[in-house]
Amino acid sequence: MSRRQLLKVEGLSLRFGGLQVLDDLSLTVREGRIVGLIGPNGAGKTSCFNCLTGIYRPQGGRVFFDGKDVSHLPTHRRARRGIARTWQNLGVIDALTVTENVMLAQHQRAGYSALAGMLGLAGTWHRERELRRDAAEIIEYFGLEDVADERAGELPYGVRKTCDMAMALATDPKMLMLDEPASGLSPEEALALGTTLRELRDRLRLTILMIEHHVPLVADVCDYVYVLNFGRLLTEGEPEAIQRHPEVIAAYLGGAAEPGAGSDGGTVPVAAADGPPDWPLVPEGPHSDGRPDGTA
Ligand SMILES: Nc1ncnc2c1ncn2[C@@H]1O[C@H](COP(=O)(O)OP(=O)(O)OP(=O)(O)O)[C@@H](O)[C@H]1O
Repeated sequence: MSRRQLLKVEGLSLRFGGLQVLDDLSLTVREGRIVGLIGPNGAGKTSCFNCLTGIYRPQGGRVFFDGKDVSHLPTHRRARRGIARTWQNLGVIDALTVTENVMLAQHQRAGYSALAGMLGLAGTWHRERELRRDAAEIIEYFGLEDVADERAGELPYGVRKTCDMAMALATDPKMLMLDEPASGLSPEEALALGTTLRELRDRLRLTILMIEHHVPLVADVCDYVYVLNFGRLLTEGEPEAIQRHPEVIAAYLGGAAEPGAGSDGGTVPVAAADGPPDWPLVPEGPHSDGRPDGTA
């Protein structure tokens, strides 16, 4: 029996001036699946996330979430419907402790502002205690209890990333959108992340859509993968098939994968006679926004 579609994107088109960032992009995320969104730098992955969360207003296309058209909803109303995301550059507030960051995220569903909660205003006390208990559970779930009272800004990058994910989970989402969760992590941390993601899917039945350059992680955890190139869908499928797809390899190696240039349309497959190369899909050089490189 096929699973329910939680997210359905139809014909998304986004332009900035003369730049076509997304071009008639359609994709589906089924409930309880981990779906990867991959593609070379500048392919339009983060822009796609920004359209799904309502930060960018695409010129064309529709977004359906949980059976409803959310295309015209602002970001906070999409979040209330159960879409949570993490950020490439971290959504944590450095000056707050890990617990405070998680509680801040929880206030999205608390029914009053974080400030009212911190000030202990009338009616918030009981709920605030519940939130603190929930926050402690989430913090423990992510193994952050030893640093719960430390300021996020003083913690190593990998720990702050985990905090960012704990914050996204604290909003009690139906779908978690992760933007490069493995970037800047050590190989061991990336491995542990894979275990956490599978657990979130298998134990909490969470649906996950993630942008990721770290191919071992994508191959390890994703049930299905969409590949973007020049804002268009290059191909889609299970990770195993995607890894061997000549156009995908060509696109990542800076080959001839212009839109429409399929394997039967003139693209020279990069795969050598002795099989496809290892995936060199971690982008080289620092990212333009200064975040660390992906981890090989
Ligand atoms: N607000 C914006 N204004 C103008 N151009 C933008 C804007 N946001 C994104 N772009 C452009 O859209 C294109 C796609 O960018 P995007 O960040 O979505 O790619 P990406 O696949 O996420 O890349 P990366 O893997 O490097 O993060 C790029 O050419 C980028 O410069």
